[in-house]
Amino acid sequence: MAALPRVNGPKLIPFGKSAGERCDIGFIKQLGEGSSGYVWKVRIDGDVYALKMRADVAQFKCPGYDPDHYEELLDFLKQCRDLKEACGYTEADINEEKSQFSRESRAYGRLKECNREDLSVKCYGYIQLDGTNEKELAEKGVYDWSRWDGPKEPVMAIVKEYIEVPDKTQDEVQDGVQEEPLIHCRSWLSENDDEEEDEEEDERRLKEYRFQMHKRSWQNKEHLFQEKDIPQMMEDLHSLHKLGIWVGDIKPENYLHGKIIDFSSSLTMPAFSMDPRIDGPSSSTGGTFDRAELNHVIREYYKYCLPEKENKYEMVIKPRYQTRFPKRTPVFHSRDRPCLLRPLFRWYTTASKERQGWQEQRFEGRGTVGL
Ligand SMILES: Nc1ncnc2c1ncn2[C@@H]1O[C@H](COP(=O)(O)OP(=O)(O)OP(=O)(O)O)[C@@H](O)[C@H]1O
Repeated sequence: MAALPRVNGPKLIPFGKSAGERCDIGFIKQLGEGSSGYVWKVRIDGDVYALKMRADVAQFKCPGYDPDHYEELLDFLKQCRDLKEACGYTEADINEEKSQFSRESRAYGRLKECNREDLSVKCYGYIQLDGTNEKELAEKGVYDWSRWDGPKEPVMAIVKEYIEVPDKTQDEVQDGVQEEPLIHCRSWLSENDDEEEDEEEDERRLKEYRFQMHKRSWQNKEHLFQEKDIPQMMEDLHSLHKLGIWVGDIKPENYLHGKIIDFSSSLTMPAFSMDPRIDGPSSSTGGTFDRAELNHVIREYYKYCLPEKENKYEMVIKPRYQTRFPKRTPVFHSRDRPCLLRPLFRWYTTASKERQGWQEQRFEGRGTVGL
């Protein structure tokens, strides 16, 4: 079996001594369930691992990007052979970026080729599940792989080092506070309702409720990271950026013992949608985005876990998100080809606006992030 993905750039090797041979996987228990995949504690050849599995379905989850715009751009690029040639991307390169499996594979591949596997939870390679594995999982209640209509995409699995996680926290870690049903909030409010219609009071109680919920959720996150891990987390993120890996989804649940466990929203250079010549989110913007997210995670940590302590790790985030128009001239910018520019610029400006809206929404009510 070949290293994947089969495009330019870093790749992940198949798992196992005799790579490609069928592995006997013993599924022990489910550790997590994400947007379109599952993480299980498994035993392979006597050793325990965490196995992250998902059908290799093309998806595009770049922060702030509307897939419709992306598809529009993609269609446009398909028609512009010279533009693709100028930027050096093939259609396969571009399509590969839509697969979360490929995104993870590329990030781990880069860490391995640069000998920096210390920057995340260790990854041992990939496995393609077969019918028997899928059948066994189905018997255990795992059968929804969010496959789209059309060809049956294979289930790809990434073998990672297993990190012990306290059992009781699993659900709470997965759900997070955001998913707390509104109904809880309503019943909490009505329990405390003295029947007087006082909007300000309701507002205050709602705020208090949210604070308590966040606090409760953070109390179950000790195994994700602790205060002593923060400087290393910041340094690791910086090193990842230097290696051309933009994580794209920094949140407490994507850390275990202070190490990143999830690269499925990442982009690893060379990446079409991070290429400044295409004028998607440039590499500096990707870095800004990650840093803003980590900043926010650290802030919340101090707010809810160590309210008596001062947060010494505030990063300065430069306001790159507000750059409305590319300062660099794209390589395909040519007065002779105005027809090429129009749809691209339309895409860029709309995406830019959406990015900003998304940004505001994401950080709403969470203090000034400096964006
Ligand atoms: N190496 C590991 N060791 C132990 N538990 C893990 C490991 N990796 C993941 N988990 C558990 O599985 C959960 C989900 O993992 P992960 O974030 O990688 O997948 P996901 O939520 O499906 O992510 P996405 O859909 O964004 O790819 C984690 O929150 C964690 O509790």
